[in-house]
Amino acid sequence: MSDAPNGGAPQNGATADRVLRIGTRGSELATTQAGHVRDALIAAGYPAELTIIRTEGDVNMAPVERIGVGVFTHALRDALANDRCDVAVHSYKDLPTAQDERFAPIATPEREYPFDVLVSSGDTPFAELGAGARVGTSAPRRRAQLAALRPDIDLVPLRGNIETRMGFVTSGELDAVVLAGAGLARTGRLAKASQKFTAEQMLPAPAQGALAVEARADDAYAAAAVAALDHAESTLAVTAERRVLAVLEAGCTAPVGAIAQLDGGELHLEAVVASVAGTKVLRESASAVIGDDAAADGALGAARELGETVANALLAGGAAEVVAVANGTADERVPLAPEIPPEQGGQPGAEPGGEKPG
Ligand SMILES: NCc1[nH]cc(CCC(=O)O)c1CC(=O)O
Repeated sequence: MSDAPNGGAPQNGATADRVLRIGTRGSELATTQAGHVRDALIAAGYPAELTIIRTEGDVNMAPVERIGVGVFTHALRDALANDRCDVAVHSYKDLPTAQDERFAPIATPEREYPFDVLVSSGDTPFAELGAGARVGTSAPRRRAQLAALRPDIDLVPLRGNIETRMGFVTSGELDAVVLAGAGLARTGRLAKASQKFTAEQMLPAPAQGALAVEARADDAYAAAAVAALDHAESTLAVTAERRVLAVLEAGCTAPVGAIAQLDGGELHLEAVVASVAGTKVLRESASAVIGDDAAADGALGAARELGETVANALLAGGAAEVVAVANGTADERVPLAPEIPPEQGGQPGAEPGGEKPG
């Protein structure tokens, strides 16, 4: 073998002992997610290991609305493009909707629990929190839907990893926090949820609970490896949901929620756009016939079209204005979270900036 990386490798990039380097952020959630991907790759016959990539969002505690969306995924994609890893694992909901031609088609392993949950002091249900109760979340989508349900609660901006955010409830600083159920489920904490929000109460971020696994477009071996992890039903659902975001030209901090579920050969999509104050709530839904085979030719196109149908119905109801207003009124209050960057006092691998806007 020559000294060049992959020197003498066959066309598809395989070498006899090639180990795929899976790039991941360093948080407990990120490494747990990437660990599942590593195990799945190994099970599919592709040796793999994790490599931690530090991102700007992990060291900068400014609100994500200010430091910009995509800080969590850009650094990982740069590492992948620059051959510092061979595979990148993202929380799908944090990825911009624009396709990135540097990478092979995104693979989506089977999705985890997609809805949001409440973690509250004394396991108090959301409806029974007292007037003025302090509920932590930064995501405009969550703020908007929570404010629509309970205009009398006090929504407190909050970032930080799962442990940090739940810690504000334990310490009594907050009465409750709202988190993605998937984050709790993947780290073995779903039993700590006081309540699971229903689709009627709160729609999740498009692609919440799903992973996006990428490889370089020119690395045929890694691309084939990640393609082996794709779960057709999960891919259909996230395709429909993210199409709504793309048509609305809204980013991952937009007050847009969506869930698509396959049931008896039909893909059902429901989406919401809400003003951050919760005073305007637009909701639309539609279904598309997929048939028995989620991987069939045409299924992805049907999912995309379904997303467009629902997005266009939202636009007809005035969604463009709600999204535009939300973009101009990002919350500037300082989030409740430790100000100490991880290299000065944080635990190794811990990320104060664990909550992206959700
Ligand atoms: N917003 C940041 C983020 N990105 C992915 C998850 C959780 C896992 C997932 O949704 O797949 C979270 C935390 C949260 O929203 O509570």
